[in-house]
Amino acid sequence: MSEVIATYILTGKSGTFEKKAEGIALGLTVGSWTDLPLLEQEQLRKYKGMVVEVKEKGRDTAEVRIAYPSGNYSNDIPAILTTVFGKLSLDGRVKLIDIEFSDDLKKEYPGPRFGLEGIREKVNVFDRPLLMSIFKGVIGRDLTYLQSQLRAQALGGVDLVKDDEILFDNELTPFEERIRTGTNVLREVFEETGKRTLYAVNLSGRTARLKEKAKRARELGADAILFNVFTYGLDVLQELREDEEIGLPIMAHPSFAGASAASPHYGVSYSLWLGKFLRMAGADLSLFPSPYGSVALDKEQVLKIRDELITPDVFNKTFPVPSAGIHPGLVPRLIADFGHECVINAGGGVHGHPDGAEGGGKAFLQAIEAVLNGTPLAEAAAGHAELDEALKLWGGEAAVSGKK
Ligand SMILES: CSCCC(=O)C(=O)COP(=O)(O)O
Ligand SMILES: [Mg+2]
Repeated sequence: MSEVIATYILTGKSGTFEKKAEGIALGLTVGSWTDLPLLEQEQLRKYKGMVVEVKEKGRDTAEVRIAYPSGNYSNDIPAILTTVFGKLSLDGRVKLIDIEFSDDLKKEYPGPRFGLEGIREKVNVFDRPLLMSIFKGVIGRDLTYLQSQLRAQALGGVDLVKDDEILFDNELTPFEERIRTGTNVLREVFEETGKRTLYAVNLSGRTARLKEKAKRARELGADAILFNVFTYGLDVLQELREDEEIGLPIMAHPSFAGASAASPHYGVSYSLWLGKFLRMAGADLSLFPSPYGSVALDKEQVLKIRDELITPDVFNKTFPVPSAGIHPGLVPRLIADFGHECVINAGGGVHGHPDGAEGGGKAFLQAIEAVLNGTPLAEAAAGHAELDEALKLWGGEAAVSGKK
């Protein structure tokens, strides 16, 4: 069958969910809130939504699955979201937690151009989680400052550096100049150390100009783009991914996703937003709060996001990037949850190091090495001054995951 199956969590009285589910299946397809006497049998058979399952969970909740035939919508994310959760999202306590696509529909989505493996090739690192840092405190500073901050991060050995998502086009550090400056600094560091670091520039501004700006970024030698997907929309991400003249890795930032995903009763699940849809629409990397840092998500939700990003599928894998409030002392927990398949991402945890961003990057790499060798961080710190200082400042814990 060519269809999508949407899974919802409904809240209400036990015993009422079947009727409610039928109402949704009819109301979001061929019906309305009242009987339509002129509905034809043929119309009902071909286009009506079908209740697949109603599973009561506890006293006042049910998980409901409804199939929507593909003849009802064009195969794009806006049409599918409008069908399965358009009007319904405004209608009381109901949360959309998943959408399953039949294979014929799924294959029309691009998935990541480079994916986890392609990003590894670009930085030439295959045997450990990658490390990313974030420009911090650059609003109100000029290109010289940006340049020195980037150099320090690269000398610290990080694999990727990204703009903060709140750094937009501005007079002091304009988009094109950031790319030119970043490319030069990273080439210099590569020539000095042999270490290749990539820089993801924040692609921002009005939607109509994004493609032109992204193409210009490529012409100027940009390594990757950072994109605030949820303030623009998933279809805009897909447009950027599918444009062959852009052809750059895309790093999806989760800003604004909480507005529609944080409630347990309303909106959309984090795993659908930051996992399944980002991967289908073509993000090479997906950032999301880890269960441990300053902005934390439930561990169960984080693991569902991870699974959507990396479980084998028709698409390339999207690199999971657990983020927010990350410091070297949290590396054992991140590796226990993600193994090698993540990018450890830190802003404050790199720049706040007593030896600056260079020391911060080194401390993280020392922590990663220790965990992969099965060495407790406290023990590793005895031989690594940067890690020692980081643990004294932010705390840490024993390596828990052992060798991978
Ligand atoms: C909410 S995940 C996004 C991570 C991010 O953009 C960020 O700025 C995190 O910075 P931090 O200093 O908390 O590492
Ligand atoms: Mg940020």
